[in-house]
Amino acid sequence: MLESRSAVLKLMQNQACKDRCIDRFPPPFSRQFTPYRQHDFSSAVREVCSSPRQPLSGLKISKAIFLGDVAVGKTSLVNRYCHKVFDRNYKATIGVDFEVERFDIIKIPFNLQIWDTAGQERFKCIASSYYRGAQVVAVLFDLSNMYSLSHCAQWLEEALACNTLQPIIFLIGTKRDLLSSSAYKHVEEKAACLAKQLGAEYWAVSSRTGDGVHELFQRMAALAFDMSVLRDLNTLNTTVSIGSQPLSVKPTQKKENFKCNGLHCQ
Ligand SMILES: Nc1nc2c(ncn2[C@@H]2O[C@H](COP(=O)(O)OP(=O)(O)OP(=O)(O)O)[C@@H](O)[C@H]2O)c(=O)[nH]1
Ligand SMILES: [Mg+2]
Repeated sequence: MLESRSAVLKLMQNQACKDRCIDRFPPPFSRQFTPYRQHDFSSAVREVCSSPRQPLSGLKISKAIFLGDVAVGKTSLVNRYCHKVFDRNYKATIGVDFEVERFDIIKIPFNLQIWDTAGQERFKCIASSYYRGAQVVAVLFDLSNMYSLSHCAQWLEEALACNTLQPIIFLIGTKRDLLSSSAYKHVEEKAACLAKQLGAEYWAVSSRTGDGVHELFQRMAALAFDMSVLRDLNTLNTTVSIGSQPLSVKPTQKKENFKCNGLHCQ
């Protein structure tokens, strides 16, 4: 009895580790729809993280803020990932909710703070007071509601106005399960064009089915970790010595424009 319980516990621990351990750099939703073109962690990051005398101090933490119109599915997305649940009933977020997800990224502990903000206008001034210091800005819209897509630029502008350092930006279409393939393709064209204009990486997900959710958060954590370690290294010095080998720090997080697949932006 005890043996079978510990076997189940071990299985659960293995699964938890598999869910939150990242060794390979997670790919984007589509290579066409991202300004973040790197295929791996930056070489300086891999090097410093694999060194036994790595100079990074303390636990690495990044802040991610989730923004977007009322009822686009921000809370549902966070709950699907953090608690593996989905609730059909709508309960408005009042102000902000907060979650922390612990990862092990190339063997380094990393916490992603997830700030799930309220979309309702009357809570906006509470929510926007939490925008500062965001390393990741995730702007969400409902794939079945084009009106919510048209507000994304405004949400992003407000978040950027509160941050001096350039964050990693995601444009996330939710409720993918509500659209047929052909309806989805039509929305994707418009969303991908907007993502390009905003300098954001585009994703489509469903919190109901779980489609794309795990992959999105893995990607978010890996990009945030890479940027955060690079910034630490830059702060430490532009050149960090590890053993006898000097390590040059060249940030590769630079944003590039990406192709819009020949589509016209509107
Ligand atoms: N079918 C479907 N419904 C979804 C999905 N995600 C969210 N919903 C529904 O959309 C409604 C709103 O979801 P929430 O996650 O509460 O939206 P929100 O963006 O957090 O809303 P505010 O907190 O008011 O800003 C709820 O009824 C959810 O069940 C999805 O992927 N598919
Ligand atoms: Mg909410």
